[in-house]
Amino acid sequence: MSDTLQDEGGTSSRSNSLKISLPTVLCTDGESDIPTTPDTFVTSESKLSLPSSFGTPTSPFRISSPISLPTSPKPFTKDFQTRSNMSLDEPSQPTSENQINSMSKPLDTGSATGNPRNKCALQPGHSLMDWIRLGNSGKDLAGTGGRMRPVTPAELSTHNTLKDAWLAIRGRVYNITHYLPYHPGGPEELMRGAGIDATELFDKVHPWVNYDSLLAKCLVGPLRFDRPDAEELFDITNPSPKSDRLREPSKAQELVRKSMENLANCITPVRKKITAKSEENVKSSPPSKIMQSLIQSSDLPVSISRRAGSSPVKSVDKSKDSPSPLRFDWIQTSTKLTISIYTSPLVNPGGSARIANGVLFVEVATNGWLRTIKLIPEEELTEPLQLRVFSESGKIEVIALKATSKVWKNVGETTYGAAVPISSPRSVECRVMHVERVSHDTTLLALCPATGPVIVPLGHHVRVHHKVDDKECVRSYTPVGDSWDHFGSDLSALKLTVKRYDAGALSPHLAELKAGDTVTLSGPYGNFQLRKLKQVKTVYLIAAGTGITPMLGLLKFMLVRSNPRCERVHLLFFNKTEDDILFKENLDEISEQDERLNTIHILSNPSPSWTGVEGRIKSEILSKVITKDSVSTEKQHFACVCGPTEFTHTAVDLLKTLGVREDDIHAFIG
Ligand code: HEM
Repeated sequence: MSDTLQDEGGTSSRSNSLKISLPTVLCTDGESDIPTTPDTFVTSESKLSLPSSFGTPTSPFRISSPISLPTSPKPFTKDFQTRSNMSLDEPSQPTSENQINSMSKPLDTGSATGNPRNKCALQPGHSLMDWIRLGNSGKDLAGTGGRMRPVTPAELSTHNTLKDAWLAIRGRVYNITHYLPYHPGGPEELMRGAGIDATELFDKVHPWVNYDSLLAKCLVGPLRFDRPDAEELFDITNPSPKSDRLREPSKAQELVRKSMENLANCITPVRKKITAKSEENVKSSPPSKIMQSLIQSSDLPVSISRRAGSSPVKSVDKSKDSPSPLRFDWIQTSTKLTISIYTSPLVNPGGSARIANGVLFVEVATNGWLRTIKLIPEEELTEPLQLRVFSESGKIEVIALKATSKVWKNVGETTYGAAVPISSPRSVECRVMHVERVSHDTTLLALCPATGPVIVPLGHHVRVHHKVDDKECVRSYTPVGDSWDHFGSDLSALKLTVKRYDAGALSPHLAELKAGDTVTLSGPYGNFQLRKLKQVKTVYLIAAGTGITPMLGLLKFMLVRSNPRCERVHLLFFNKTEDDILFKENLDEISEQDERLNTIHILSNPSPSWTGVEGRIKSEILSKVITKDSVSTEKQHFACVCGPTEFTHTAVDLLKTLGVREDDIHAFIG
């Protein structure tokens, strides 16, 4: 949220106490009210990717597969049975029907790899490079929020539509939904494998294709072939005589048998489980020669990610509230090292990463505790580092560049520091990297912390400090994630939305900042608890003016989360005029692509041509989406409010009148 909320004529608000008292103002310019007591928490900004394709890759080039072919290519035969339950005529997603039509035309030129078979013309922006770029964009291609989980054949079989397609190869289940328009053989061909164990089909067509690298980011988890659902195996609902059922293996039994065969034939190298010799050291087995040459010949991620180690319990304070041990694993390409650190689901971690004297330090903050992981890498790592958090699973990912392009045998030596309570927020000097206008009076600043990337937990904010006439001015801002601007994805920047108030002491200065200038930030602050959304399926986001900023991260989180899947996000966005609506294009685009987002713009002073809702916050407007009935039927709901103080008070009172419990409301104040 930005953070100076005067549009609706009030003073700004932030914090979630429902009893709102005006906090001490460190610098009075009418911009915002800043509470003086900092919360004990460290940093973060959720970088969840949108379901919509902001920043869709646009490269028109089609690059031939990097995959090595056998010297004598196999002839292609279309001798597989077509799956009758496959619905290619289903309503399409961003990529779908029209693309399928245009993509399924075979090219006369034959395969770029020398294979006599026909490939399909891919849409511009769907080359191999575009696919790799999408994989590196941070988008959750597996749709699992960054966490792997086992999948039963029964569950697999339900993911068989263009909008939601999974397939299994050699005991691993991949979400291929996003890959469909990138598949050189066309989406229809790929859909033949959707919902099933497609190993045999895949091997018949192109056994040489390096699917596990191409789909590394789409991995959902192992196919749990050893524990099929009893109903599936014995088809309880099928009234056929028992003897028949015994003779004819059911579809699920067939799936299980195939999966076991495939697993036995699995060519993916099995690696030893890594056990740390001492509590500090984490070593791993080297990649095979084949794997090494594969990694070196391309910059595709390789499937050598593994559980590398976990923080020893003994180094952690064992008091009642101390955090559970951290676990981490790693994956490499020839140029990059990615370290994944696992906290707990919905713990909403913050953190930071930096390289000092060749050592990589990662700080992880959860529930008032700070833990540091120190990695002395096997070889030199260089900046810039990238850091992102998957809020649903609590996974933190650090991406570092290798100084020399090479495959490492081990990750290096890892040490876990003891958990220490966080006593105060940190300050950090930041360089302005980009400045972008987002409305007539509002600017978006991309700030790069000097020490390395920082993550502010979802729903938390930072403060900008600046001296004006020797008086320190402080203002609060909630960073917005990527994809709300045109800077492109930058996982090392904090992006703040600054509204200019001409009579303000700080905002005119911030609005004048240029690339290369510096500002001091402190944080993080806030008491938003993500775990309150654990079972929530419907959220009401009520924002005024720059109060939209905390809502942006939340709405992305809700739309991306998978367990439980969110059913509805209602965003009621109050502004004065059409020109004041921030991020309107982005919000419209998301609403268009994801019907679960219902955005209602409400203007208090619209132009005569405005056909939308008019007015200020009142019961009649809120009851467009929230009624006593809906609140009692949609039990798993939650409401968030952010705007000027008066607006926030009114919204909270109205919500309560409409039957929303105080426990199910969070007001951002501060
Ligand atoms: C299991 C169902 C699948 C079917 C029926 C299928 C079918 C096809 C067909 C007909 C082609 C075009 C013929 C050609 O190679 O020139 C093709 C090409 C290709 N497919 Fe698939 N495919 C499937 C799964 C996959 C998967 C899971 C991947 C991996 C991500 C994949 C990656 C590719 C690649 C990279 C090519 C180009 C190969 C080359 O350069 O020769 N396919 N596929």
